[in-house]
Amino acid sequence: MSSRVVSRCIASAGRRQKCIYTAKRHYNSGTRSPDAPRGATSSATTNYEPAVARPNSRPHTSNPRPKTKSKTPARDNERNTDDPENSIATISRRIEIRGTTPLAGSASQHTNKGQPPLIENGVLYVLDRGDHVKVPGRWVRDICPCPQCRNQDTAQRQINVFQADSSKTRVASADMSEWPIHVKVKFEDGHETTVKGDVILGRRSYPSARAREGIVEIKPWTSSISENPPSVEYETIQAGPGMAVLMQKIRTHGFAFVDNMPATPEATQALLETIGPIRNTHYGGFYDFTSDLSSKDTAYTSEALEPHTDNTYFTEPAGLQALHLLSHTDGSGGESSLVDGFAAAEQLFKENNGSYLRLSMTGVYAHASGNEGISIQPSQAFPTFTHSEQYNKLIQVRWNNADRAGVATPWPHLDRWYDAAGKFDSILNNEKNQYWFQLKPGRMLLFDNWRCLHGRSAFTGKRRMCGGYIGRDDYVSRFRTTNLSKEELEASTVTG
Ligand SMILES: C[N+](C)(C)CCCC[C@H](N)C(=O)O
Ligand SMILES: O=C(O)CCC(=O)C(=O)O
Repeated sequence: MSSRVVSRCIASAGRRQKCIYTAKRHYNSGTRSPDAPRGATSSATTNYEPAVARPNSRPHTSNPRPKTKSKTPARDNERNTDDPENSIATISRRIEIRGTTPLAGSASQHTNKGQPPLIENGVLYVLDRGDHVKVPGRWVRDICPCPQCRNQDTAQRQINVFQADSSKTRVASADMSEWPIHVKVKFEDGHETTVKGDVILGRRSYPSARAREGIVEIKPWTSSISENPPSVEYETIQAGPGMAVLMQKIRTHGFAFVDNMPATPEATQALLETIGPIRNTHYGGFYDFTSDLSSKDTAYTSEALEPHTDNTYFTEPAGLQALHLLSHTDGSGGESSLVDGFAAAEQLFKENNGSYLRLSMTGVYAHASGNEGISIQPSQAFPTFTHSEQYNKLIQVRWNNADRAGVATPWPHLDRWYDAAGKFDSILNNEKNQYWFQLKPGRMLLFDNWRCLHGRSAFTGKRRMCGGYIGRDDYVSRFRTTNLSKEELEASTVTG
Protein backbone atom coordinates (compact mmCIF):
# COMPACT_ATOMS: atom_id res chain seq x y z
CA MET A 1 0.00 0.00 0.00
CA SER A 2 1.69 3.25 -1.10
CA SER A 3 2.36 5.84 1.62
CA ARG A 4 0.11 8.30 -0.29
CA VAL A 5 -2.75 5.84 -0.14
CA VAL A 6 -1.97 5.08 3.48
CA SER A 7 -2.02 8.71 4.50
CA ARG A 8 -5.35 9.05 2.68
CA CYS A 9 -6.58 6.02 4.60
CA ILE A 10 -5.32 7.48 7.86
CA ALA A 11 -6.91 10.81 7.03
CA SER A 12 -10.17 9.18 6.04
CA ALA A 13 -9.91 6.84 9.04
CA GLY A 14 -9.27 9.99 11.06
CA ARG A 15 -12.55 11.34 9.68
CA ARG A 16 -14.00 8.01 10.82
CA GLN A 17 -14.79 7.00 7.26
CA LYS A 18 -14.00 3.53 6.10
CA CYS A 19 -10.74 3.52 4.20
CA ILE A 20 -11.68 3.18 0.54
CA TYR A 21 -8.55 1.21 -0.28
CA THR A 22 -8.98 -2.51 0.31
CA ALA A 23 -5.60 -4.14 0.36
CA LYS A 24 -5.07 -7.80 -0.49
CA ARG A 25 -6.33 -9.99 2.32
CA HIS A 26 -3.39 -11.02 4.42
CA TYR A 27 -5.27 -13.88 5.96
CA ASN A 28 -5.80 -17.19 4.22
CA SER A 29 -9.33 -17.27 2.87
CA GLY A 30 -11.80 -19.29 4.86
CA THR A 31 -10.15 -18.70 8.20
CA ARG A 32 -10.82 -15.79 10.46
CA SER A 33 -8.82 -13.89 12.98
CA PRO A 34 -10.21 -14.59 16.45
CA ASP A 35 -11.78 -11.17 16.56
CA ALA A 36 -13.78 -11.72 13.38
CA PRO A 37 -17.43 -10.81 13.83
CA ARG A 38 -19.22 -13.76 15.41
CA GLY A 39 -22.68 -14.96 14.82
CA ALA A 40 -22.57 -15.87 11.16
CA THR A 41 -24.57 -18.96 10.42
CA SER A 42 -22.61 -22.16 10.41
CA SER A 43 -21.03 -22.68 7.03
CA ALA A 44 -21.68 -26.40 7.28
CA THR A 45 -24.94 -27.53 5.78
CA THR A 46 -27.33 -28.36 8.59
CA ASN A 47 -28.30 -31.98 8.21
CA TYR A 48 -31.74 -32.83 9.56
CA GLU A 49 -31.74 -36.36 8.19
CA PRO A 50 -31.69 -38.77 11.13
CA ALA A 51 -28.39 -40.63 11.37
CA VAL A 52 -29.02 -44.32 10.80
CA ALA A 53 -28.98 -46.02 14.20
CA ARG A 54 -26.02 -48.40 14.12
CA PRO A 55 -26.57 -52.09 14.84
CA ASN A 56 -24.88 -52.42 18.19
CA SER A 57 -22.21 -55.11 18.06
CA ARG A 58 -20.39 -55.79 21.32
CA PRO A 59 -16.89 -57.24 21.30
CA HIS A 60 -16.99 -60.77 22.77
CA THR A 61 -14.75 -61.30 25.77
CA SER A 62 -14.96 -63.52 28.83
CA ASN A 63 -15.63 -60.43 30.93
CA PRO A 64 -18.55 -58.37 29.69
CA ARG A 65 -17.74 -54.89 28.55
CA PRO A 66 -20.21 -52.07 29.25
CA LYS A 67 -23.61 -53.09 27.92
CA THR A 68 -25.01 -50.79 25.24
CA LYS A 69 -28.77 -51.33 25.08
CA SER A 70 -30.36 -51.62 21.62
CA LYS A 71 -31.50 -48.18 20.55
CA THR A 72 -35.00 -47.37 19.33
CA PRO A 73 -34.78 -46.11 15.75
CA ALA A 74 -33.53 -42.54 15.77
CA ARG A 75 -36.42 -40.05 15.51
CA ASP A 76 -36.24 -37.42 12.84
CA ASN A 77 -34.17 -34.60 14.11
CA GLU A 78 -36.58 -32.31 12.26
CA ARG A 79 -36.05 -28.58 12.22
CA ASN A 80 -37.16 -27.41 15.59
CA THR A 81 -39.44 -24.43 15.07
CA ASP A 82 -41.63 -24.50 18.17
CA ASP A 83 -39.21 -22.50 20.24
CA PRO A 84 -37.41 -19.74 18.33
CA GLU A 85 -35.25 -19.20 21.41
CA ASN A 86 -33.70 -22.60 21.23
CA SER A 87 -34.28 -23.58 17.63
CA ILE A 88 -31.39 -25.22 15.81
CA ALA A 89 -31.43 -22.30 13.37
CA THR A 90 -30.91 -19.94 16.30
CA ILE A 91 -28.31 -22.24 17.79
CA SER A 92 -26.32 -22.35 14.55
CA ARG A 93 -26.27 -18.56 14.48
CA ARG A 94 -24.68 -18.61 17.92
CA ILE A 95 -21.95 -21.04 16.99
CA GLU A 96 -19.98 -20.03 13.97
CA ILE A 97 -18.16 -23.16 12.91
CA ARG A 98 -15.83 -22.91 9.99
CA GLY A 99 -15.32 -25.76 7.59
CA THR A 100 -16.05 -29.33 8.52
CA THR A 101 -13.63 -29.82 11.38
CA PRO A 102 -14.74 -27.99 14.52
CA LEU A 103 -11.67 -29.30 16.28
CA ALA A 104 -9.17 -27.45 18.38
CA GLY A 105 -6.01 -26.54 16.60
CA SER A 106 -6.95 -27.17 12.99
CA ALA A 107 -6.46 -23.59 11.93
CA SER A 108 -4.29 -22.20 9.15
CA GLN A 109 -1.12 -20.29 9.81
CA HIS A 110 -1.34 -16.51 9.90
CA THR A 111 1.41 -15.22 7.66
CA ASN A 112 0.84 -11.50 7.47
CA LYS A 113 4.17 -9.74 7.87
CA GLY A 114 2.32 -6.51 7.34
CA GLN A 115 3.84 -3.15 6.59
CA PRO A 116 5.66 -0.86 9.01
CA PRO A 117 3.43 0.84 11.55
CA LEU A 118 2.73 4.52 11.02
CA ILE A 119 2.45 7.31 13.53
CA GLU A 120 0.02 10.18 13.22
CA ASN A 121 -0.82 12.74 15.93
CA GLY A 122 0.74 10.64 18.67
CA VAL A 123 -1.03 7.48 17.60
CA LEU A 124 0.58 4.34 16.14
CA TYR A 125 -1.21 2.57 13.26
CA VAL A 126 -0.52 -0.92 11.90
CA LEU A 127 -1.89 -2.69 8.85
CA ASP A 128 -4.44 -5.30 9.85
CA ARG A 129 -6.53 -7.18 7.24
CA GLY A 130 -5.76 -4.50 4.67
CA ASP A 131 -6.72 -1.50 6.80
CA HIS A 132 -4.60 0.61 9.10
CA VAL A 133 -5.87 0.24 12.63
CA LYS A 134 -5.02 2.29 15.67
CA VAL A 135 -2.65 0.77 18.25
CA PRO A 136 -3.62 2.31 21.59
CA GLY A 137 -0.69 4.00 23.31
CA ARG A 138 -2.05 2.58 26.58
CA TRP A 139 -1.63 -0.94 25.16
CA VAL A 140 1.96 -0.21 24.10
CA ARG A 141 2.83 1.13 27.57
CA ASP A 142 0.78 -1.60 29.26
CA ILE A 143 2.93 -4.32 27.74
CA CYS A 144 6.25 -2.56 28.21
CA PRO A 145 8.67 -5.25 29.52
CA CYS A 146 11.24 -2.86 31.03
CA PRO A 147 12.16 -3.21 34.73
CA GLN A 148 10.24 -0.01 35.57
CA CYS A 149 7.00 -1.30 34.01
CA ARG A 150 7.30 -5.03 34.77
CA ASN A 151 8.73 -6.97 37.68
CA GLN A 152 11.63 -8.87 36.15
CA ASP A 153 11.30 -11.75 38.64
CA THR A 154 7.56 -12.30 38.45
CA ALA A 155 6.73 -10.90 34.99
CA GLN A 156 3.92 -8.95 36.70
CA ARG A 157 2.98 -5.46 35.61
CA GLN A 158 4.12 -2.57 37.80
CA ILE A 159 2.49 0.29 35.92
CA ASN A 160 -1.18 1.28 35.97
CA VAL A 161 -2.03 2.85 32.64
CA PHE A 162 -5.57 3.54 33.80
CA GLN A 163 -4.24 6.07 36.32
CA ALA A 164 -1.26 7.28 34.29
CA ASP A 165 -1.37 10.83 32.87
CA SER A 166 -1.60 10.99 29.08
CA SER A 167 2.10 11.85 28.66
CA LYS A 168 2.86 8.27 29.69
CA THR A 169 0.66 6.75 27.03
CA ARG A 170 0.80 9.18 24.09
CA VAL A 171 3.38 8.09 21.53
CA ALA A 172 5.83 10.91 20.73
CA SER A 173 7.85 9.10 18.07
CA ALA A 174 8.38 5.65 16.62
CA ASP A 175 11.46 4.26 14.91
CA MET A 176 10.32 1.66 12.36
CA SER A 177 13.73 1.23 10.73
CA GLU A 178 14.00 -2.36 11.95
CA TRP A 179 10.40 -3.43 11.32
CA PRO A 180 9.10 -6.16 11.38
CA ILE A 181 11.73 -7.24 13.88
CA HIS A 182 10.53 -4.49 16.19
CA VAL A 183 9.45 -0.88 16.50
CA LYS A 184 11.09 1.48 19.02
CA VAL A 185 8.51 3.74 20.62
CA LYS A 186 9.11 6.91 22.65
CA PHE A 187 6.29 8.31 24.80
CA GLU A 188 5.71 11.99 25.53
CA ASP A 189 7.07 11.48 29.07
CA GLY A 190 10.35 10.35 27.50
CA HIS A 191 9.90 6.67 28.35
CA GLU A 192 11.11 4.34 25.59
CA THR A 193 10.09 0.79 24.80
CA THR A 194 10.69 -1.72 22.01
CA VAL A 195 7.79 -3.79 20.73
CA LYS A 196 8.54 -6.89 18.65
CA GLY A 197 6.79 -7.03 15.27
CA ASP A 198 5.40 -10.48 16.09
CA VAL A 199 3.79 -9.11 19.24
CA ILE A 200 1.88 -6.52 17.22
CA LEU A 201 1.17 -8.56 14.11
CA GLY A 202 0.47 -11.77 16.03
CA ARG A 203 -1.72 -10.22 18.71
CA ARG A 204 -4.95 -11.61 17.25
CA SER A 205 -3.48 -14.39 15.12
CA TYR A 206 -4.19 -18.09 15.33
CA PRO A 207 -0.60 -18.98 16.23
CA SER A 208 -0.76 -16.68 19.25
CA ALA A 209 -4.19 -17.95 20.24
CA ARG A 210 -3.07 -21.54 19.84
CA ALA A 211 0.20 -20.95 21.65
CA ARG A 212 -1.73 -19.32 24.48
CA GLU A 213 -4.12 -22.26 24.71
CA GLY A 214 -1.47 -24.90 24.11
CA ILE A 215 -3.23 -26.09 20.97
CA VAL A 216 -1.43 -28.11 18.31
CA GLU A 217 -2.58 -29.67 15.06
CA ILE A 218 -4.55 -32.51 16.64
CA LYS A 219 -4.74 -35.97 15.09
CA PRO A 220 -8.21 -37.47 15.62
CA TRP A 221 -8.15 -41.29 15.85
CA THR A 222 -10.37 -44.40 15.95
CA SER A 223 -9.71 -48.01 16.99
CA SER A 224 -6.80 -48.28 14.52
CA ILE A 225 -4.68 -46.20 16.90
CA SER A 226 -4.03 -49.61 18.47
CA GLU A 227 -1.52 -50.25 15.67
CA ASN A 228 0.78 -47.53 16.95
CA PRO A 229 -0.38 -45.94 20.19
CA PRO A 230 1.61 -42.86 21.30
CA SER A 231 4.15 -43.63 24.01
CA VAL A 232 7.28 -42.23 25.62
CA GLU A 233 10.03 -44.08 27.46
CA TYR A 234 10.15 -43.31 31.18
CA GLU A 235 13.92 -42.85 31.20
CA THR A 236 13.74 -40.09 28.55
CA ILE A 237 11.30 -38.20 30.74
CA GLN A 238 13.54 -38.50 33.77
CA ALA A 239 16.42 -37.22 31.65
CA GLY A 240 14.40 -34.19 30.55
CA PRO A 241 13.67 -34.12 26.79
CA GLY A 242 11.01 -36.82 27.11
CA MET A 243 8.69 -34.47 28.97
CA ALA A 244 8.35 -32.20 25.93
CA VAL A 245 7.60 -35.24 23.76
CA LEU A 246 5.10 -36.59 26.28
CA MET A 247 3.23 -33.27 26.44
CA GLN A 248 3.28 -32.88 22.65
CA LYS A 249 1.88 -36.39 22.15
CA ILE A 250 -0.90 -35.85 24.67
CA ARG A 251 -1.85 -32.52 23.08
CA THR A 252 -1.78 -34.15 19.61
CA HIS A 253 -3.52 -37.48 20.31
CA GLY A 254 -5.25 -36.84 23.61
CA PHE A 255 -3.29 -39.55 25.40
CA ALA A 256 0.10 -41.28 25.67
CA PHE A 257 1.63 -44.18 27.55
CA VAL A 258 4.73 -43.90 29.70
CA ASP A 259 6.63 -47.14 29.13
CA ASN A 260 9.11 -49.09 31.25
CA MET A 261 8.55 -47.18 34.45
CA PRO A 262 8.78 -48.59 38.00
CA ALA A 263 5.43 -50.19 38.87
CA THR A 264 5.17 -48.35 42.16
CA PRO A 265 2.88 -45.64 43.46
CA GLU A 266 5.92 -43.63 44.49
CA ALA A 267 7.38 -43.46 40.96
CA THR A 268 3.93 -42.74 39.55
CA GLN A 269 3.31 -39.89 41.95
CA ALA A 270 6.79 -38.46 41.42
CA LEU A 271 6.39 -38.41 37.66
CA LEU A 272 2.96 -36.77 37.87
CA GLU A 273 4.40 -34.08 40.11
CA THR A 274 7.00 -33.23 37.43
CA ILE A 275 4.05 -32.38 35.15
CA GLY A 276 2.14 -30.28 37.68
CA PRO A 277 0.53 -30.33 41.12
CA ILE A 278 -1.76 -33.32 41.68
CA ARG A 279 -5.29 -32.08 42.17
CA ASN A 280 -6.93 -32.85 45.47
CA THR A 281 -10.59 -33.91 45.34
CA HIS A 282 -13.07 -35.69 47.60
CA TYR A 283 -11.27 -38.88 46.47
CA GLY A 284 -8.02 -37.48 47.91
CA GLY A 285 -4.96 -36.42 45.90
CA PHE A 286 -2.79 -39.19 44.50
CA TYR A 287 -5.13 -42.15 44.27
CA ASP A 288 -4.32 -45.82 44.85
CA PHE A 289 -7.52 -47.81 44.69
CA THR A 290 -9.14 -51.20 44.25
CA SER A 291 -12.69 -52.55 44.08
CA ASP A 292 -13.53 -52.13 47.76
CA LEU A 293 -16.04 -49.27 47.49
CA SER A 294 -13.77 -47.34 49.83
CA SER A 295 -15.15 -44.37 47.92
CA LYS A 296 -18.80 -44.57 46.89
CA ASP A 297 -18.21 -44.54 43.18
CA THR A 298 -18.41 -47.35 40.60
CA ALA A 299 -14.74 -46.87 39.84
CA TYR A 300 -14.22 -48.54 43.21
CA THR A 301 -16.13 -51.64 42.12
CA SER A 302 -15.36 -54.42 39.62
CA GLU A 303 -18.16 -53.36 37.27
CA ALA A 304 -17.72 -52.39 33.64
CA LEU A 305 -17.59 -48.64 32.98
CA GLU A 306 -18.77 -47.27 29.64
CA PRO A 307 -16.70 -44.55 27.96
CA HIS A 308 -16.83 -41.36 30.05
CA THR A 309 -14.95 -38.27 31.05
CA ASP A 310 -14.30 -37.73 34.73
CA ASN A 311 -15.32 -34.85 36.99
CA THR A 312 -18.33 -33.66 34.98
CA TYR A 313 -19.73 -32.66 38.41
CA PHE A 314 -16.91 -30.10 38.80
CA THR A 315 -17.08 -26.67 37.23
CA GLU A 316 -13.61 -27.43 35.91
CA PRO A 317 -12.98 -31.12 35.21
CA ALA A 318 -9.38 -32.24 35.63
CA GLY A 319 -7.34 -31.68 32.47
CA LEU A 320 -5.09 -34.72 32.79
CA GLN A 321 -5.79 -38.12 34.34
CA ALA A 322 -3.30 -40.88 35.02
CA LEU A 323 -4.06 -44.60 35.39
CA HIS A 324 -1.24 -46.99 36.30
CA LEU A 325 -2.20 -50.64 36.99
CA LEU A 326 -0.03 -51.88 39.82
CA SER A 327 -1.34 -55.43 40.05
CA HIS A 328 -4.21 -57.74 39.12
CA THR A 329 -4.26 -61.13 40.84
CA ASP A 330 -6.67 -64.05 41.07
CA GLY A 331 -8.92 -62.87 38.32
CA SER A 332 -9.26 -61.56 34.76
CA GLY A 333 -10.83 -58.79 32.71
CA GLY A 334 -10.41 -55.15 33.61
CA GLU A 335 -9.37 -54.17 30.09
CA SER A 336 -9.21 -50.41 29.51
CA SER A 337 -10.92 -48.47 26.73
CA LEU A 338 -10.29 -45.04 25.25
CA VAL A 339 -12.37 -43.05 22.77
CA ASP A 340 -11.23 -39.86 21.06
CA GLY A 341 -14.04 -37.52 22.07
CA PHE A 342 -12.92 -34.94 19.49
CA ALA A 343 -13.05 -37.52 16.69
CA ALA A 344 -16.47 -38.67 17.92
CA ALA A 345 -17.69 -35.06 18.04
CA GLU A 346 -16.39 -34.48 14.51
CA GLN A 347 -18.22 -37.59 13.32
CA LEU A 348 -21.46 -36.31 14.86
CA PHE A 349 -20.82 -32.89 13.35
CA LYS A 350 -20.58 -34.43 9.91
CA GLU A 351 -23.37 -36.97 10.29
CA ASN A 352 -25.87 -34.77 12.07
CA ASN A 353 -24.92 -31.15 12.41
CA GLY A 354 -28.18 -30.37 14.18
CA SER A 355 -27.40 -32.85 16.94
CA TYR A 356 -23.87 -31.47 17.27
CA LEU A 357 -25.21 -27.96 17.66
CA ARG A 358 -27.82 -29.07 20.17
CA LEU A 359 -25.18 -30.78 22.30
CA SER A 360 -23.06 -27.63 21.98
CA MET A 361 -25.80 -25.39 23.32
CA THR A 362 -27.66 -27.51 25.89
CA GLY A 363 -26.25 -27.45 29.38
CA VAL A 364 -26.12 -30.66 31.39
CA TYR A 365 -25.66 -30.95 35.14
CA ALA A 366 -23.78 -33.77 36.87
CA HIS A 367 -23.36 -34.94 40.45
CA ALA A 368 -21.05 -36.76 42.84
CA SER A 369 -23.22 -37.90 45.72
CA GLY A 370 -22.16 -41.32 46.95
CA ASN A 371 -19.83 -40.35 49.71
CA GLU A 372 -21.06 -39.31 53.15
CA GLY A 373 -21.31 -35.54 53.40
CA ILE A 374 -20.62 -35.03 49.69
CA SER A 375 -23.12 -33.59 47.17
CA ILE A 376 -21.13 -31.94 44.42
CA GLN A 377 -22.63 -30.27 41.34
CA PRO A 378 -21.01 -27.75 38.95
CA SER A 379 -21.63 -23.97 39.11
CA GLN A 380 -23.86 -24.22 36.05
CA ALA A 381 -25.01 -26.73 33.44
CA PHE A 382 -22.23 -27.18 30.88
CA PRO A 383 -22.81 -28.46 27.33
CA THR A 384 -21.38 -31.72 26.05
CA PHE A 385 -19.24 -29.75 23.59
CA THR A 386 -17.54 -26.52 24.71
CA HIS A 387 -15.95 -24.23 22.13
CA SER A 388 -13.23 -21.65 22.59
CA GLU A 389 -14.86 -18.18 22.59
CA GLN A 390 -11.85 -16.76 20.76
CA TYR A 391 -11.87 -18.92 17.68
CA ASN A 392 -14.88 -21.22 17.93
CA LYS A 393 -12.93 -24.44 18.04
CA LEU A 394 -13.95 -27.44 20.12
CA ILE A 395 -11.90 -27.45 23.30
CA GLN A 396 -13.80 -29.77 25.64
CA VAL A 397 -16.02 -32.82 25.61
CA ARG A 398 -17.99 -33.63 28.77
CA TRP A 399 -19.75 -36.98 28.86
CA ASN A 400 -20.61 -39.21 31.76
CA ASN A 401 -23.85 -41.18 31.56
CA ALA A 402 -23.48 -42.43 35.13
CA ASP A 403 -22.89 -39.07 36.79
CA ARG A 404 -25.25 -37.02 34.61
CA ALA A 405 -27.94 -35.03 36.44
CA GLY A 406 -30.48 -32.53 35.02
CA VAL A 407 -30.56 -31.42 31.39
CA ALA A 408 -31.06 -27.66 31.20
CA THR A 409 -33.59 -27.49 28.38
CA PRO A 410 -37.34 -26.75 28.24
CA TRP A 411 -39.80 -29.66 28.13
CA PRO A 412 -40.52 -29.30 24.39
CA HIS A 413 -36.83 -29.88 23.60
CA LEU A 414 -35.96 -32.58 26.09
CA ASP A 415 -36.83 -35.43 23.75
CA ARG A 416 -34.72 -33.88 21.01
CA TRP A 417 -31.80 -33.60 23.40
CA TYR A 418 -32.14 -37.35 24.06
CA ASP A 419 -32.20 -37.94 20.29
CA ALA A 420 -29.02 -35.93 19.83
CA ALA A 421 -27.31 -37.45 22.87
CA GLY A 422 -28.38 -40.92 21.70
CA LYS A 423 -26.59 -40.32 18.40
CA PHE A 424 -23.43 -39.30 20.22
CA ASP A 425 -23.73 -42.28 22.59
CA SER A 426 -23.95 -44.61 19.58
CA ILE A 427 -20.77 -43.14 18.13
CA LEU A 428 -18.94 -43.49 21.46
CA ASN A 429 -20.06 -47.09 21.91
CA ASN A 430 -19.27 -48.14 18.37
CA GLU A 431 -16.30 -50.43 18.66
CA LYS A 432 -14.81 -48.85 15.52
CA ASN A 433 -14.19 -45.79 17.69
CA GLN A 434 -12.95 -47.63 20.75
CA TYR A 435 -9.33 -48.48 21.51
CA TRP A 436 -9.22 -51.44 23.91
CA PHE A 437 -6.02 -52.50 25.64
CA GLN A 438 -4.85 -54.21 28.79
CA LEU A 439 -2.93 -51.94 31.16
CA LYS A 440 0.13 -53.57 32.66
CA PRO A 441 2.35 -52.67 35.64
CA GLY A 442 5.12 -50.39 34.39
CA ARG A 443 3.03 -48.87 31.61
CA MET A 444 1.16 -45.76 32.79
CA LEU A 445 -1.67 -44.21 30.79
CA LEU A 446 -1.96 -40.42 30.72
CA PHE A 447 -4.93 -38.88 28.93
CA ASP A 448 -6.53 -35.49 28.34
CA ASN A 449 -9.80 -35.65 30.27
CA TRP A 450 -11.17 -32.72 28.26
CA ARG A 451 -10.88 -34.75 25.06
CA CYS A 452 -10.60 -38.48 25.68
CA LEU A 453 -13.23 -40.72 27.21
CA HIS A 454 -12.08 -43.78 29.12
CA GLY A 455 -13.76 -46.93 30.39
CA ARG A 456 -13.07 -50.53 31.34
CA SER A 457 -14.53 -54.00 31.14
CA ALA A 458 -15.73 -55.82 34.25
CA PHE A 459 -13.17 -57.86 36.13
CA THR A 460 -12.73 -60.48 38.80
CA GLY A 461 -9.99 -60.84 41.37
CA LYS A 462 -7.94 -58.12 43.07
CA ARG A 463 -7.01 -55.22 40.83
CA ARG A 464 -4.95 -52.30 42.15
CA MET A 465 -4.80 -49.04 40.21
CA CYS A 466 -3.08 -45.76 41.04
CA GLY A 467 -2.83 -42.33 39.45
CA GLY A 468 -3.88 -38.74 39.83
CA TYR A 469 -5.65 -35.75 38.35
CA ILE A 470 -3.79 -32.64 37.16
CA GLY A 471 -5.54 -29.36 36.33
CA ARG A 472 -5.96 -28.45 32.69
CA ASP A 473 -4.09 -25.15 33.02
CA ASP A 474 -1.23 -26.80 34.91
CA TYR A 475 -0.81 -29.48 32.28
CA VAL A 476 -1.04 -27.04 29.38
CA SER A 477 1.50 -24.84 31.17
CA ARG A 478 3.91 -27.79 31.19
CA PHE A 479 3.22 -28.28 27.47
CA ARG A 480 3.92 -24.61 26.76
CA THR A 481 7.09 -24.38 28.81
CA THR A 482 8.53 -27.54 27.25
CA ASN A 483 7.37 -27.01 23.66
CA LEU A 484 7.27 -23.26 22.96
CA SER A 485 10.23 -20.93 22.47
CA LYS A 486 10.82 -18.03 24.84
CA GLU A 487 9.60 -15.67 22.10
CA GLU A 488 6.43 -17.74 21.49
CA LEU A 489 5.74 -17.84 25.22
CA GLU A 490 6.27 -14.08 25.52
CA ALA A 491 4.13 -13.25 22.47
CA SER A 492 1.29 -15.42 23.79
CA THR A 493 1.26 -14.36 27.42
CA VAL A 494 1.19 -10.73 28.57
CA THR A 495 0.66 -9.12 25.20
CA GLY A 496 -2.52 -10.67 23.80
C1 LIG B 1 -10.47 -43.35 41.13
N1 LIG B 1 -10.65 -42.03 40.59
C2 LIG B 1 -10.39 -41.03 41.69
C3 LIG B 1 -9.81 -41.75 39.51
C4 LIG B 1 -11.98 -41.86 40.00
C5 LIG B 1 -13.09 -41.68 40.94
C6 LIG B 1 -14.41 -41.76 40.24
C7 LIG B 1 -14.59 -40.81 39.11
C8 LIG B 1 -16.02 -40.39 38.82
N2 LIG B 1 -16.92 -41.51 38.56
C9 LIG B 1 -15.95 -39.53 37.62
O1 LIG B 1 -16.31 -40.00 36.54
O2 LIG B 1 -15.50 -38.41 37.74
O1 LIG C 1 -10.40 -48.77 36.81
C1 LIG C 1 -10.21 -48.28 35.69
O2 LIG C 1 -9.60 -48.87 34.80
C2 LIG C 1 -10.74 -46.88 35.39
C3 LIG C 1 -11.62 -46.34 36.48
C4 LIG C 1 -12.13 -45.00 36.06
O3 LIG C 1 -12.87 -44.84 35.13
C5 LIG C 1 -11.65 -43.83 36.79
O4 LIG C 1 -10.89 -44.03 37.73
O5 LIG C 1 -12.03 -42.71 36.41
